[in-house]
Amino acid sequence: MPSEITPTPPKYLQEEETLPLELKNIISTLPKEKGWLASRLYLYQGFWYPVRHLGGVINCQNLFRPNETDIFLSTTPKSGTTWLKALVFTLTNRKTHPVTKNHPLITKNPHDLVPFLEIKLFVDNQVPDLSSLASPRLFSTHLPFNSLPEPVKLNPGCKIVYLCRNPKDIFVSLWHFTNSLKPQDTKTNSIEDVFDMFCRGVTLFGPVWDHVLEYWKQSQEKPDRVYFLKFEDVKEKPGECIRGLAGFLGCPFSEGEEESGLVDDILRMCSFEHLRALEINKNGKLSSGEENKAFFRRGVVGDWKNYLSDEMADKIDGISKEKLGGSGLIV
Ligand SMILES: Nc1ncnc2c1ncn2[C@@H]1O[C@H](COP(=O)(O)OS(=O)(=O)O)[C@@H](OP(=O)(O)O)[C@H]1O
Repeated sequence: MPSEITPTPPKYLQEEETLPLELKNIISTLPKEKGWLASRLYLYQGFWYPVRHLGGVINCQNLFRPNETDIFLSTTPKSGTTWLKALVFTLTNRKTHPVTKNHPLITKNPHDLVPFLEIKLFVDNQVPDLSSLASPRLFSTHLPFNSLPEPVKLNPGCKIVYLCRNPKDIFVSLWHFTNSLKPQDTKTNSIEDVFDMFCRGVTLFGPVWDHVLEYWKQSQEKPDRVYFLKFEDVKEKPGECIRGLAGFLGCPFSEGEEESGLVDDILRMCSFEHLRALEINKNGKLSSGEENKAFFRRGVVGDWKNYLSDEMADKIDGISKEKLGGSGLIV
């Protein structure tokens, strides 16, 4: 008889059994709730994390040391992180990697070009060797501003780009994403199963509103350090946004670059349609086990209209008004 082999679950589903004792002790003191994908979410410093990510958060808070020229791409999940990574990688590396058919994005998913601090580099108790990274180093993070490693917050040279998105689209995107990562033999979440959790803030790196607000305030107080973008604006006026971003990052487009049409070339290279159609994004996987195609679903503004009832939409809009009212930020 053939022996039954239990497949190893992808890394994003590996949980408590493999945890170091110190982390087990920490989570034993934290409030917890049922998770969307991982079995539980834990509340740490005001935000919710699956346990494996929480280990990475604490590890990078303890060990990461920034360089003066580091650039951090910050987002709450499903705000357009993959797009932002593609854009900033292409912008800042355009001298070494001109926008041609040999560009790294043709053979690598954006998540493999700009690593997450807490989900990739410092996850699983790792201490990554960052010595060979080219300058400026690019990192991404879903960490809220107040939970960034202290040296990052204190280093006046480090630049942060934040991308936010309408919470209704974030919710719909996250609902699809987490369901797409569920093993085939497990039940998917209905939209009702997770709607209330999202509204209460019990979601990956949520509450979304608190996340956005922390970075919004920083961008108002320190505009030379924190650049705040909206997914919807990048869709509507991509040229203006990417020129602003290039200026903020200290690599504005030269006259020659403008004349050669480089802005449009970069936008085309990083467009949803182009990236989604690449072989690497159709059939590749991240080292943590997620299929690359899970990061490219529809890539539009307002897809929530196809999924949310009027009542659900009003509820999320009400929370946005209540939480962001008076801040000057409209999402
Ligand atoms: N290039 C480009 N342009 C526009 N939109 C894009 C692009 N790449 C990814 N997407 C859409 O972004 C959503 C995924 O969000 P994230 O990249 O933040 O996901 S993650 O946090 O990294 O898991 C997800 O949104 P939805 O389509 O609404 O689900 C992706 O389709």
